[in-house]
Parts: sequence; structure tokens; C-alpha cells
Amino acid sequence: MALENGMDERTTELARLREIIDTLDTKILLLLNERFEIALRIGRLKGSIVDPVREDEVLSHVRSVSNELLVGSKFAERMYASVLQRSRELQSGSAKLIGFQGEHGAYSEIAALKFIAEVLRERAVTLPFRTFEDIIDNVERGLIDYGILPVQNSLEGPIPSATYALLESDLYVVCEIVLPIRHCLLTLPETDPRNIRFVYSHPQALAQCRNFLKRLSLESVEYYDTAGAARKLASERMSNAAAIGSELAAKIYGLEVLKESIQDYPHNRTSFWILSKETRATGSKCAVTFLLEDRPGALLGVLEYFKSREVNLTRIVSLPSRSEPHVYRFFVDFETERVLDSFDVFVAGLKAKTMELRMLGLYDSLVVER
Ligand SMILES: C=C(O[C@@H]1C=C(C(=O)O)C=C[C@H]1O)C(=O)O
Repeated sequence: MALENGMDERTTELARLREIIDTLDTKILLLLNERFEIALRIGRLKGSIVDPVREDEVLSHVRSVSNELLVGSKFAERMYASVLQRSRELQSGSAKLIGFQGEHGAYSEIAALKFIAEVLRERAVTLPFRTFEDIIDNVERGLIDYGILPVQNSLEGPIPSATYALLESDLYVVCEIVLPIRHCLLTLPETDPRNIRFVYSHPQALAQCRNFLKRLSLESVEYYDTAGAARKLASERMSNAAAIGSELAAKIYGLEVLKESIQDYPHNRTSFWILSKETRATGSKCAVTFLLEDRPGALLGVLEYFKSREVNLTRIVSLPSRSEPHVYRFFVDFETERVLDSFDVFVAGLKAKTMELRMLGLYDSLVVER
């Protein structure tokens, strides 16, 4: 009997330690992934790819830090020879780089992956950035090829910070991705659902699942990012908590999808814009921004102009101009079908009816169904 108990204990301990190994492997691979992402960005900053002096520095650095560890300097050196080789391989590849805001598994990244698979159709890598401004700055400097920004959510409306960031840049909209946002309840694989008390996520995601959380008496905990919440749950092994995030986040951080599509409104969609330095010559939609004179009927004049040419508006948003008080800037998206043959003439006419008209870009829209 005692022996059997001992065996049980060993088996339990073995399983527990192996789970820790799995978690550590996930972390190691995520860190390696991050290192390769940085290498890709470095690749855009320098002339020739192989830099033997730098490689010696890297090797001597890893040798010195691993001296006293179980890793040992010889092992570290062997391992890093492969890492450096992979790093060079990636840098010499021709993959396009697409910046998104947030951590891996963010909805922006899912939209960017749809753009790659269905529009771009060439090798491309999604790279995480902290802010919209960081993304724009990197596209402007040619250090990445495209950026993706969320512009509008079907439940919450426009996302002004992204719109202003675009306005202050020299970039153009080249594609729109409309993505259904299906929030999932994510947990550690070993979590007993009865023990869940807290749910971590971005305030918007928590708000969009308010009724669901209330029904199950779960306590919301705000976190800066949905994918970040999933990563926190995984790295801190929180067995009394869950996160709200994407299926992709579950896959990346080794979490289980306990329940899919938990948002209170099933038709939750976000539109994202793909930004580039180069404008497109044509597209089924066009985005413009302008100011209007402060007089009665100024907006009506513009709307009548669209109506007279049978041009359908797909979005009209006004936001404070920021440079002057009480001045509003309009952001209008329209279908180009009716005016494509005489597009420049149409825009010139619009320019005459508005102030500071700026073309934000011609683009096609990809509406993702699943
Ligand atoms: C990343 C770089 O490019 C190559 C890869 C290196 C690395 O992965 O550390 C180091 C030197 C270069 O051969 C770099 O120049 O820093």
C-alpha cells in the first residue's frame, strides 16, 4: 500500500514537473521568436547581412553569461551557432514586414494575417509594436513595409487615436480588413472551471462580454491588452483566473478555449486599415478628410455633391480638428464605382466644396466571414 502511494506521488510529481517543462519551452520559443523579430528589423537597418564582428560579440557574450550555469559555455556556443544561422537566413529572405499594435495574438495581428493570406499573398511577417505612432514611424522610415491600425468597431464606433495618428503621418490607406471579433474565455489547460473567479482582459473586451461575466458572477480585472492578459495567465500559471482573448492567443500561449464567442452582441466587428508609404492608383473605396466652412449648409453642399453623382458613402465621422477649438474635421469613405473613370475630376469638385481636402487612400475591402 505504502509503495503504491509512493508511486502515485511520484507520478503526480512527474506530471507536475513535465507541465513546468512545457511552460518553459513555450517561454523559450516565444523569446527566440522575439529575438528573430528584432533580427528582421536590424536587417532593414544595415547594408550587408553577415556581420562577423557582431557575431563574435554575441558569442562571447553568451559564453560569458552561461559560464556558471548548467547551460555551460560550450553548449551555449553550439546553440547560438544555430540561432545566428537562422537569424541570417531570415534577414536574407524577402519577407514583407507588417507592424501591429499589441502583443502576439491581438485581434490586429489576426487581421494582418488575413491581409497576408488573402490580399498580399506573399511571404510576410507580423511584428508587434507598442503604439500606433511607433508603427507609423517605422513605415515612414521604410523599416517595415506596412502597418495595421483599427479604425472602427461596430459596437463602439470610431477609434479616434488611430485616425489622428494616420492624419499626422504621410501614409496612405491601401486596404481595409473587416474582422469579426469573437472573444473566447481562455484558461490554463489544468484549470478546473469551477475555480475561476477573476477574468483578465482589455476594458473594451470586458465591456463587450459584460452580460456573460455577470451571469457567471466572474470578477473583471482590467489589463492593457487582450493578448497580454492571455500571456500573463500563462506565464503566472493563474489557476483561479481566465482571460478574454482570441483563439490565436490561446494557441500562442498554450491556453485552452473554455468557451467561444462569449461577446454579448454576436455581430461584433472591427475594421482595420493597412497603411503604406505608396498610394494605390485604384480601389473600390476611397478615404478622404476635409474641413468645412463655418456656415449653414456647408455639409449639405458636400452631401448633395455625392448624391448628384450617385456616390455611396460608407462612413462619415467628424472629430475635433485639434489645431483649432470648435473646428471639426470630417472623415469620409465612399465607393468609387460610379466615378472611377473621372476620378480626378470628381475629387477636384469635392476639393472646391471643402477646405484642406486630403486623400487618405484608395483601397479594396476584405470582409472576413470567419
Ligand atoms: C542580427 C544581426 O544580423 C546578423 C545576425 C546576428 C544575430 O542574430 O545576433 C548578428 C550579426 C549578423 O550576422 C545583427 O547585425 O545584429
